[in-house]
Amino acid sequence: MEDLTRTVTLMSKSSASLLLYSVAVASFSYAVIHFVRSYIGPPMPYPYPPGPPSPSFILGHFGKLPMKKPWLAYMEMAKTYGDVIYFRSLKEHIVILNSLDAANDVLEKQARFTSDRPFSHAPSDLSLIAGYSVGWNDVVSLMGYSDRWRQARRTSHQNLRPEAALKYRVIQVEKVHQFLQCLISSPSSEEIFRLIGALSQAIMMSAIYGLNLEITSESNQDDIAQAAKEVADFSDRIQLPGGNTYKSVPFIHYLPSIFPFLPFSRMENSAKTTLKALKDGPFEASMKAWTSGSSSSLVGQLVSEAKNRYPDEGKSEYLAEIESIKSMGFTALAAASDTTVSATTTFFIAMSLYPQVQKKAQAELDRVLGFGRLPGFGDRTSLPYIEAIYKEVMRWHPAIPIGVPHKTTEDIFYKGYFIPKGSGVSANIWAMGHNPAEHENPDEFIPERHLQDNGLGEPELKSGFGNVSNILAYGFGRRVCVGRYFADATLWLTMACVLATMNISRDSTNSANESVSDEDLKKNLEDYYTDCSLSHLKELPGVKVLPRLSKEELEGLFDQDKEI
Ligand code: HEM
Repeated sequence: MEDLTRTVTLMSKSSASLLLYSVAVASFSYAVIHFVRSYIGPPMPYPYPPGPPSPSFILGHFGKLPMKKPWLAYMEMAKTYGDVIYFRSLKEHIVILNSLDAANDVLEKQARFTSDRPFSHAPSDLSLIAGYSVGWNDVVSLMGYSDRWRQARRTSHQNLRPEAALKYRVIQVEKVHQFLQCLISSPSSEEIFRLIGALSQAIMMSAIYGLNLEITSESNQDDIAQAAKEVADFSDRIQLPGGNTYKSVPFIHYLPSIFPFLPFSRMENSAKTTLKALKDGPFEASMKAWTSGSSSSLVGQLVSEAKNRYPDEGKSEYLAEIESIKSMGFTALAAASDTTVSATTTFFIAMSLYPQVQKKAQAELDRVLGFGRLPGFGDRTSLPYIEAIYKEVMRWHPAIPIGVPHKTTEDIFYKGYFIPKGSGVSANIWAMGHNPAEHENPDEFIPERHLQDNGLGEPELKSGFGNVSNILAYGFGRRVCVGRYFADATLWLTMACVLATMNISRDSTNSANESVSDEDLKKNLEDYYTDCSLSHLKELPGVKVLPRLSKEELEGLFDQDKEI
């Protein structure tokens, strides 16, 4: 009897183990099948677009995608794979659009499904629960395609659209004139570089926050200006195709709280502090100045309108509106900072390398305005060559050559290829502007390419004055740059005023590091630009400015009525 009991006990023990074992095997097999299926995905109706073969089944192209000036590598790859290229990085699908046709088809015509951003919001939400959020979701340009983005975009659009942008012209004129005054003393190339940065910051701080920053060639020590630059630098790293894939690693967002000493954690923690400083600092300073009546500002005006609409300030609608005003303000500051600097420094280097272009522009200004008058916005439509220079700057070296990535919210198709829901889609703006089939000698700075004969032997623009919609550098679809009218006015005015008053040239023996001839600089110009998403010159090698008029004549110009 005892034996029988032992046998039954043994049997039930072994069947329990067997059961456990079977459950374990089944769970493991399920996990493996699920994992493999998540890589393979459901059966596809059409193939993915062509692309280089994946180096690894698990990783795909993770760690193998070009991260330095990738627009050049993707343009080269287009010769083999065509204008739409596909990659997989871990489980992230990545699509690069190398032609304008593809960008129009995917990002404009199918904008309903291609207006999200691939900046992993789910992990951010998880980290919110864990009490840790960097705050990237407060940046309008990085927000997902959500109601929150719609509200922030509406606030930005209402205050930066063409009619609204007119009110900033007074500030743009005032600051550009201050910038010219700083150029009178023929600053060094390093000083010119810093003055350009200061001009961009001063215009935005005044326009959005009503705060006055001095334009000076000293390194900018202002906390807010520094924070704006740091935010632009941080987001720079995650905006390249595949640059954000690491965020899809499960639980990576917990790392900063658990292991604060890791380099990744330090970067995230630093970004968190900087974003908070940038979001709250200028807002609070602006509100203080507004309340004391010492300055008028867009932010102050919007907050007081919100207060009138929602007298009960604790209401969630009121709080949501204040948040979207804050997001608009600090995103504009960060988004404008390096982009405007990139375009303005590109203009300076172009004028120093192409003196014949500069002469032609000055001849147009002198003919239309008369020598010694400063151009104002009212003169814009009489100056086609200046407009062509502005357009050529934006084509020759777009500030964000590989655009800001979009993300698909549904499966979409392009010319028989399948682009699955959740894909990151980047527009190679560089490749579009440097396609030799459309732009002869694309690496040369030739404003004439934007002009045609009007039938009377005079030049006219192919695409109208101030027409930002065909400037590819501002991006595509529903996420197109919301500050483009503002940027357009600042850039045009800066270029026109500098050309009217200064001669830009190069001292090839006097560059910061070594002497470099104009020819060598032209050949290797790309080496002087930063590699990341937001690409700008690192210096203005040997660039100098000399006033075209005497100091007294120039001083007299600034006393003229400031035509807006
Ligand atoms: C040279 C000047 C500038 C260039 C080249 C530029 C370029 C761009 C590009 C390429 C995008 C992404 C578009 C896309 O996703 O397809 C963008 C987005 C954005 N830009 Fe600009 N930008 C410039 C100046 C400005 C200025 C001055 C402001 C603010 C006043 C601004 C505010 C924004 C904002 C808020 C977004 C995000 C839009 C969204 O995601 O809905 N930008 N810009």
